[in-house]
Amino acid sequence: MRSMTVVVVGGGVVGFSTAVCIAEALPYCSVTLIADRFTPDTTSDVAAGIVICSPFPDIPLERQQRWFKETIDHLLAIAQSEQASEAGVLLSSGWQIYKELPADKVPFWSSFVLGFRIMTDRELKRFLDHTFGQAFTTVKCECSNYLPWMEKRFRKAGGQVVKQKVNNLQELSSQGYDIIVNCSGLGAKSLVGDSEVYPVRGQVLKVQAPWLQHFIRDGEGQSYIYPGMHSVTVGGTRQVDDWRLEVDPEDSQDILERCSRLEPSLSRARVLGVSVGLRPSRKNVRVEREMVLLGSRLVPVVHNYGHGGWGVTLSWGTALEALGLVRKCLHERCPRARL
Ligand SMILES: Cc1cc2nc3c(=O)[nH]c(=O)nc-3n(C[C@H](O)[C@H](O)[C@H](O)COP(=O)(O)OP(=O)(O)OC[C@H]3O[C@@H](n4cnc5c(N)ncnc54)[C@H](O)[C@@H]3O)c2cc1C
Ligand SMILES: O=C([O-])CC(=O)C(=O)O
Repeated sequence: MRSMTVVVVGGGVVGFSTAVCIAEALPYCSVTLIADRFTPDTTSDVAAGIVICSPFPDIPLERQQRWFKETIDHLLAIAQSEQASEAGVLLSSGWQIYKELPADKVPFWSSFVLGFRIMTDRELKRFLDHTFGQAFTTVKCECSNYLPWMEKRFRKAGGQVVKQKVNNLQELSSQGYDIIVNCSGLGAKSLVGDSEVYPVRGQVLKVQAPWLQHFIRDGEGQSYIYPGMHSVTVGGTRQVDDWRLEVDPEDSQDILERCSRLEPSLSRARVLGVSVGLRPSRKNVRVEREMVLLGSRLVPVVHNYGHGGWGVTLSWGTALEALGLVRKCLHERCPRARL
């Protein structure tokens, strides 16, 4: 039997996670990843990379819990291995704080992070005007390290990487791929004509403040301070339908003021850089399979995009689900093959 060919479109954290899952689990498939942008130029590179999220409204919570758990377990294992520094994956402890009681005092992922608890009054005293908070240890996955590390892992599993813009799915079908996996993030708007995907602009600064060891996340992620391997990420903004990729100096000033109110020592920190990314947002992330007529061929397309502000958090879990959908496509084509 000729080996089946799978093409994954997308070189961000979702594309590489999906491509690695497929290449490692299905060694008899030939897997190619195509993208027009790679690290350090993807949205994933801008992410703080903290594993935390809010739920999508119409997706069963158990499915979202599975995505969260599979991702954090995968990253915790890397954080505990000798690969941790090369992969850019580290533990991160801190506080999520609120001025008013949140609807979910105990978020749906609370049992998957480590040591989740409600903050004590003594801890809350650090933060003026805040009446409630949660303390826990999660993972920070820094994509500027993680993406090159994942690319190496993908190539080791036999995967091939191509830099190229894909204008439409027909192009891929004409090249003879058996299965198309769409991890194009915001690019899905034009690639598959999905009008439900929209950008939510985010701006963050990297500052030098090695004395900071705890993360602080305020007001459902309006403001945050995330210490990392080489710098501290401070943010943020959530500007809906805003396509500007250039840095806005007023946003930077506003971020620094907000974050310095939470952590006064930040006012002395040196700014190392500022970056902007467009979160690939959608009311509900799309992880599903459809059959698409491309020319005269009916081609299976597995979608995995629209993760919004939670692409790192859900990357491995949604990738494993996409792998399951690819397996189903293969099984339908060769029912007797052992997959
Ligand atoms: C400021 C900020 C902070 C964030 N912090 C966090 C965080 O702490 N935790 C978290 O979980 N998430 C965070 N996010 C969200 C996270 O960055 C995204 O959810 C994630 O990067 C989405 O990954 P992706 O692979 O789907 O998209 P991308 O990283 O955008 O990758 C899309 C890929 O598809 C390719 N592509 C698209 N269209 C085409 C085409 N037609 N042809 C060829 N290639 C194509 C692109 O070139 C690119 O390689 C943050 C985002 C921002 C902006
Ligand atoms: O909300 C956060 O803490 C970080 C994040 O995911 C984002 O800015 O999208």
